[in-house]
Amino acid sequence: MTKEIYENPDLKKERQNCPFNKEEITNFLDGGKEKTTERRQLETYILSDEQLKDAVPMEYLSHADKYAEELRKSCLLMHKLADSPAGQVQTLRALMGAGLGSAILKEGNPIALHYVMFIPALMGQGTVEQQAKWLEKAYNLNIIGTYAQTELGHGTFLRGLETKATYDPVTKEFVLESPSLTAYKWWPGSLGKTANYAVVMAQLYTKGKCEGIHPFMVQLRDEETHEPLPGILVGEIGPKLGMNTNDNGYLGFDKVRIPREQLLMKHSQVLEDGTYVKPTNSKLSYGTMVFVRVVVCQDVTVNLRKAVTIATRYSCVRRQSELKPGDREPQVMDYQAQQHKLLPPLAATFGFQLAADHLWNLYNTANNSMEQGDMELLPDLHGLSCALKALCSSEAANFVETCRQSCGGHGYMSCSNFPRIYGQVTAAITYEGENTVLWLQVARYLVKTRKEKSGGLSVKYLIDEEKGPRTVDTTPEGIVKLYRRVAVGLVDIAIAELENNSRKGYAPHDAWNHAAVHLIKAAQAHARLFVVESFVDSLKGSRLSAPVRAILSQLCELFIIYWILDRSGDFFLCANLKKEDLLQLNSKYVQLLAAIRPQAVNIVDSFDLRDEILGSPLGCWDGNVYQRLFDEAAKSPLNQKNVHESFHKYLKPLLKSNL
Ligand SMILES: CCCCCCCCCC/C=C\CCCCCCC/C=C/C(=O)SCCNC(=O)CCNC(=O)[C@H](O)C(C)(C)COP(=O)(O)OP(=O)(O)OC[C@H]1O[C@@H](n2cnc3c(N)ncnc32)[C@H](O)[C@@H]1OP(=O)(O)O
Ligand SMILES: Cc1cc2nc3c(=O)[nH]c(=O)nc-3n(C[C@H](O)[C@H](O)[C@H](O)COP(=O)(O)OP(=O)(O)OC[C@H]3O[C@@H](n4cnc5c(N)ncnc54)[C@H](O)[C@@H]3O)c2cc1C
Repeated sequence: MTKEIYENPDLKKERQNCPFNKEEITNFLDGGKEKTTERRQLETYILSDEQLKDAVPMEYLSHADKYAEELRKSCLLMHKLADSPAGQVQTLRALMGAGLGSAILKEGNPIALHYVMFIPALMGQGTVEQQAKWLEKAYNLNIIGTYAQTELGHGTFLRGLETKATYDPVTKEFVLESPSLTAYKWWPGSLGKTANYAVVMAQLYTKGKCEGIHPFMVQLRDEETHEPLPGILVGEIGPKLGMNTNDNGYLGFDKVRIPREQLLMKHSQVLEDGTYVKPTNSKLSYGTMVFVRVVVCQDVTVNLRKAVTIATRYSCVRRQSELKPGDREPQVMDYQAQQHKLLPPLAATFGFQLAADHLWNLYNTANNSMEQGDMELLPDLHGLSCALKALCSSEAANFVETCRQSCGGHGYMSCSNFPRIYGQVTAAITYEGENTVLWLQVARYLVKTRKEKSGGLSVKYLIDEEKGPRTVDTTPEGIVKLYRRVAVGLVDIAIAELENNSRKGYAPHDAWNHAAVHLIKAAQAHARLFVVESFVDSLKGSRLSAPVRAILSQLCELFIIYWILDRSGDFFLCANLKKEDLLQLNSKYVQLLAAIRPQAVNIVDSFDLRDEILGSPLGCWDGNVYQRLFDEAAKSPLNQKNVHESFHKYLKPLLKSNL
């Protein structure tokens, strides 16, 4: 006899008569049918392993037990790599990120940094010989590494880092030192307890001169006992808002000597006699950060997809209040206000992914040409990776919080998974370059391009002036033009502000600081333009069936109008937008909300996120929300006895004390 599978009747209804093929959207997002099959096989392989399941929810464990339990699972996952039905790199990508990996390791993978930064740093910064020496060991997990750059005193301002690596030509060694408390490395993931090696960024001194920060391969712990090596002071920094099993750590050096060959010398070298050989570009040592900025755009998008799926399904199960007097309470998704909360983030997941895909392609192209010594694409890659990392992470964090709020009280439960998702996404605002600082880097590139009339592909629009009449056209292509005008206009306003500040007598750095608000706005408009263009162009260029194209086009239109309505001042200021245009866009926006609403569940279904990945009773496929919330509550240690022992210790004496 087949067991009947429960499906909440409201969700069942939402799924009836879907006008498009959900599987086609799934394939589109995965990058092809075969990729979908591969991903599903991998998910089944990993998620069917009983040893990877939690005995109790992580929330109820102590800080140390959480770490130990997640490390156990993380190591088990590594043992499964060899038999994975997907390729090794594909499996690692899935396990380190916000998708499959988060179903097992809910607050971060203790060995993530090894794959996300340590191996990429070895590949990007090490010579062929150095890679031969360490890469295989790293791939085989004979050593586990991290990336130690940030210090207690400095994260953003890399030239201010204090860790010193002084070359001693007599012994042909570098001497590593932390000259002050603020010189201690502080934050590197996996550093606290997991890693035994690190790529350490330190100021290189040779022949009495500081040559700036460089990467060094440093052993931190004994390979057998895991005890810190002499002169290495290492530990964990304590609980954080999220990502609590990423054992972020601190690290100090007390005159630790390492051989000269442990300077990663792909781009710059120190010869035996101490002669320094410069890199072709001084920013090449920042390459590992560029890689992570690129992958973070993809990662926050997956997190956003999870949040939107949870909130959308829940909003179709949840019935509350009265819409039409006397009628049954409506699904909260039927309130226009709820659609306004959830459909823009739903649409954003597509825009962000398509933009992140473009960035990933640029990364690969630029990297290939840099391997051949051609640095031409580096400024564009830096500009775009900063812009998209900052935009996707900050927008995703706001959207995730909106999704949480859209679930009312139940969204505040730990088990809703919103706190963890938010913890992950909001961290991305800070790590790998704090967003404000990245916006200012983008602005620097935009101003330079506009003034010097030279720059890469992503900023070409700042050089080529728009031709023809500047009318307002509200087709998607017309809207892209409006975004372009805003992006150009805001750069011009920022430049005018800089010039104005100079006329007032400010020195260049002060003129820059006093124009920061305008510069950041310009950088944000540039990033938005890139996402909007990617969304519109990708749909134009893709081979999609008419029904799928129709729903994705509606999402695209909704999203690009949403941002205009959100920042209409910029469009009035720079794009000739008139009151009538805005009113027209407003009514189009609400029409689109109504048009997309009936398909919201079908669209999130097409993300094909398994319940284990969503990790939330609110977002499960079957919509059995209330039963699942009860089941979660039953797991609370406070519910294991009717009367907790603390009653006898504290409450009863108080009750009897006649205060
Ligand atoms: C086996 C493989 C398996 C692969 C598995 C991968 C799995 C991936 C999936 C999982 C995805 C995600 C998982 C998430 C895990 C998260 C882990 C998070 C870990 C976090 C790590 C960190 O945070 S590391 C520390 C990061 N720190 C920073 O980012 C510091 C920020 N500061 C800076 O970058 C710089 O200081 C700053 C840019 C602010 C300025 O630098 P400065 O030296 O002061 O430079 P200036 O003098 O201002 O010069 C500016 C000129 O240099 C150009 N420039 C600056 N930076 C760069 C660069 N990076 N590249 C190129 N060019 C650069 C700039 O444009 C200026 O040029 P100009 O011509 O003079 O104008
Ligand atoms: C979860 C997490 C994981 C991390 N993992 C790692 C890791 O693995 N390895 C590693 O090395 N580091 C890691 N970091 C550190 C991270 O890279 C830094 O925290 C980040 O680069 C910001 O630097 P900061 O903390 O010094 O902030 P600060 O630079 O001190 O920022 C404080 C404030 O000052 C502002 N500010 C700073 N400079 C400027 C400026 N020039 N103009 C305008 N405003 C400015 C910022 O916008 C911010 O508002 C991690 C951090 C987190 C949160």
